[in-house]
Amino acid sequence: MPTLGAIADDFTGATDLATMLVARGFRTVVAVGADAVASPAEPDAPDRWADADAVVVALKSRTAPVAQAVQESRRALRALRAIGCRRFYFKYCSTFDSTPRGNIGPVTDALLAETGERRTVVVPSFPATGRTVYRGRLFVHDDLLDESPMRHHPLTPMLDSRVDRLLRPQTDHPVTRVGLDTVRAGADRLRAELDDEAHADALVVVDAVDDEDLRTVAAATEDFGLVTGAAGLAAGLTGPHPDQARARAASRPGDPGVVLAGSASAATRAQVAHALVRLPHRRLDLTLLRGDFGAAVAGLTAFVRDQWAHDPARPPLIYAVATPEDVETDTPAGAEPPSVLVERALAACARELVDAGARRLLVAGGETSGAVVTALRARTLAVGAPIAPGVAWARTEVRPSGAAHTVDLALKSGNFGGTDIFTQAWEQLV
Ligand SMILES: Nc1ncnc2c1ncn2[C@@H]1O[C@H](COP(=O)(O)OP(=O)(O)O)[C@@H](O)[C@H]1O
Ligand SMILES: O=C(O)[C@@H](O)C(=O)COP(=O)(O)O
Repeated sequence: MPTLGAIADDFTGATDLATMLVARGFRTVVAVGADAVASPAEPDAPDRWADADAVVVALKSRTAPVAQAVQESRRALRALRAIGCRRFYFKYCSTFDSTPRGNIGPVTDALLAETGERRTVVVPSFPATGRTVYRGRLFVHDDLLDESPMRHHPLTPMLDSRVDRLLRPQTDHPVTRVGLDTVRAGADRLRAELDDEAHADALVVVDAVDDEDLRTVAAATEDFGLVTGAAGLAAGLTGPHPDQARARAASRPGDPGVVLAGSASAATRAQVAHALVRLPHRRLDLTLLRGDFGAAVAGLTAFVRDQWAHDPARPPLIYAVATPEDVETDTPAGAEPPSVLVERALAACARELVDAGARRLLVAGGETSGAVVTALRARTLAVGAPIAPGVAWARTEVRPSGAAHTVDLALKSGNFGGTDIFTQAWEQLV
């Protein structure tokens, strides 16, 4: 029976957290949306989770309208509670991706109300991927968040690095801070601080610079009904099954594969540049897609199928952005926003390519991953071999157009992974 229930605001975030939980000894399943956990049509749902210690619900709520993000997160929490979860973890991005209206604050407020808790911690730190919080400022490697490439994110440009200042306009709770000195004084000292009246109803931004700090934060909050943060905080949790096996790969070397990159992030652009001289590739042409969407997608998938026939060992790359100039910020009159068009196009490619035989898919970008996984109609994902910090293969059954296929899927956060991940990830599929 699962006791830990997590709600992730995007799909890469869900597999990121699940990968960490698996490594920490939790038998973990990613459920795609609240209905994959428990729907009224499945009264026996709790039994299906008997072998899981943790369930992570993947939502596509990071950039959804506030009311929708709140409603979906609440539903997810209720579904998790219905299958036995008693502790909850709200997973958002390690670069605190959000806008002044939300959704991190409103969702946290709603989950606090739902759990009956008064306060929680806010811990975006994830040192394994270079995200640290010191004196309340979020760093991305050597840069403050607002001086990092996240400044230019197409959907959630991050223009401040003070976590409390980012959060305050988003929440009805007071936002307070606890510094590194208190964390380094140990779990008992930190617990005493968090119990202080000053933080009684607060969202408490806690400094953490390395994994030991995160272990201290996790120890000090073990009786909290709700914690919030990036996947780093899970480094401090310990599950009951340290020697569990990860899911085995569904596909074999040589099975058709494809890389679908909708992310415009700096790391993904470097990965695209690396792959452009090593893999067959096509860039999405937004003008063609706006003209005749079906024909444009058919052209892309025909290209991929030709490449499979020619050299099955080299998974083709379909990508949206190679340079920052490729990002379209304006929406032509009467047309859908470019970001939506790109997500829809990559989702359509994924659907057609799985029908055509793709059994290994590497998807870059959180929103993009949400669109692809939803289009493939996956319900659950089982974490498999790790690829890089925060990125792993997952085995999943998909039904893009009725028939079920088991595929290997890697959902890569825009900013995660080494430069060669599009060519090297396949080697971990064993
Ligand atoms: N050429 C483009 N113009 C505008 N938006 C784009 C373009 N290419 C991709 N996008 C959008 O940028 C967003 C990238 O977000 P996401 O997939 O979450 O990547 P990341 O993980 O880097 O944040 C997606 O909504 C995607 O559709
Ligand atoms: O915490 C993180 O950085 C990731 O798990 C994450 O949320 C990634 O989001 P995207 O960059 O939008 O993929």
